[in-house]
Amino acid sequence: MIAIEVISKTYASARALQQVSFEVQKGELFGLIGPDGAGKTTLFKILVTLLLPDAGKATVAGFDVVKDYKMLRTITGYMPGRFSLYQDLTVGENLQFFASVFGTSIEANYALIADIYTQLEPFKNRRAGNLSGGMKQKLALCCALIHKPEVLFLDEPTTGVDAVSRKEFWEMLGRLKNRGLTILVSTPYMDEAVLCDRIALIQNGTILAIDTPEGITTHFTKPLLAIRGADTYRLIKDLRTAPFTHTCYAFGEYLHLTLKSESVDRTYIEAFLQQKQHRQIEMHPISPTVEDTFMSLMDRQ
Ligand SMILES: Nc1ncnc2c1ncn2[C@@H]1O[C@H](COP(=O)(O)OP(=O)(O)OP(=O)(O)O)[C@@H](O)[C@H]1O
Repeated sequence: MIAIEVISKTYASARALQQVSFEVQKGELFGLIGPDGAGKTTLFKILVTLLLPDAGKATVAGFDVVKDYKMLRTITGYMPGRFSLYQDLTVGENLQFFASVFGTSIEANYALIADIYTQLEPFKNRRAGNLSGGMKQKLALCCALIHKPEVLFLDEPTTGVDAVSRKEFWEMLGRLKNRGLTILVSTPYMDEAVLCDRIALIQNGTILAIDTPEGITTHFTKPLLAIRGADTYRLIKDLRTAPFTHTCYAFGEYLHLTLKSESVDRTYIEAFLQQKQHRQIEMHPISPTVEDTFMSLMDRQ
């Protein structure tokens, strides 16, 4: 449904995308996962015909993003990261406006948004600017859906939204996928990756890996330990300079430690930490998460 072939884009001084290629199948919920500045927005803008690539080619539903831009705009829905709503218009007026731009009406496509819009209905006459972050996000999604697109592009829809609204939003995406929509969604939150059918990890305009969320962790090949102790700050400092350490990052209440070699055993690490007078050390082997995999692939670049 979406085919991206060796797309590159450079702004005046920044190389935003470097030979990016991947495909999204019809009906797939595909996640583009990467930190700020990775190139996600640039790729979305190219795919929704708002920006021209310097090189490469992309099609959506068989339509070329450069040559067929007019046709393409009628079959795609786009929720940009910021500023997609008119803050001075009410909830109802925003929706009415987006419907009229596409020559349709709220009533004609109500079935598609009903599930989301019922939550907004009590605030129908409130200005968009006065809605909470979660409600703004739901309204923006309704506006992107009102012309019944085949493909939905959602650029960081959950950034800055509370945890409950994030969860609700992903449940809504699941229901839209079940209706047959193809969805490309970007996020900097690694925990959202597991909710996608497949993901692409992106960093500095380059795709690091593409796979299912479970499959992507097989790209992580080093032994991995979770460690915590009484003094986290000193622990991370000592572990980062230890002779056996490959990498050491903070993950919630634990540190994730990768070792240079499989032959380093836990008693050796414990002895090292005891000698540095660390107390209450707790250590166990763990399976890598998407975030661990991202860090290790970034490291290899
Ligand atoms: N209009 C622009 N002019 C110059 N550089 C730009 C422009 N837009 C983006 N960039 C640069 O291109 C790179 C990719 O930016 P992009 O916005 O696509 O990343 P992103 O993954 O969406 O991150 P963010 O969440 O911060 O928007 C960054 O280095 C950014 O500073």
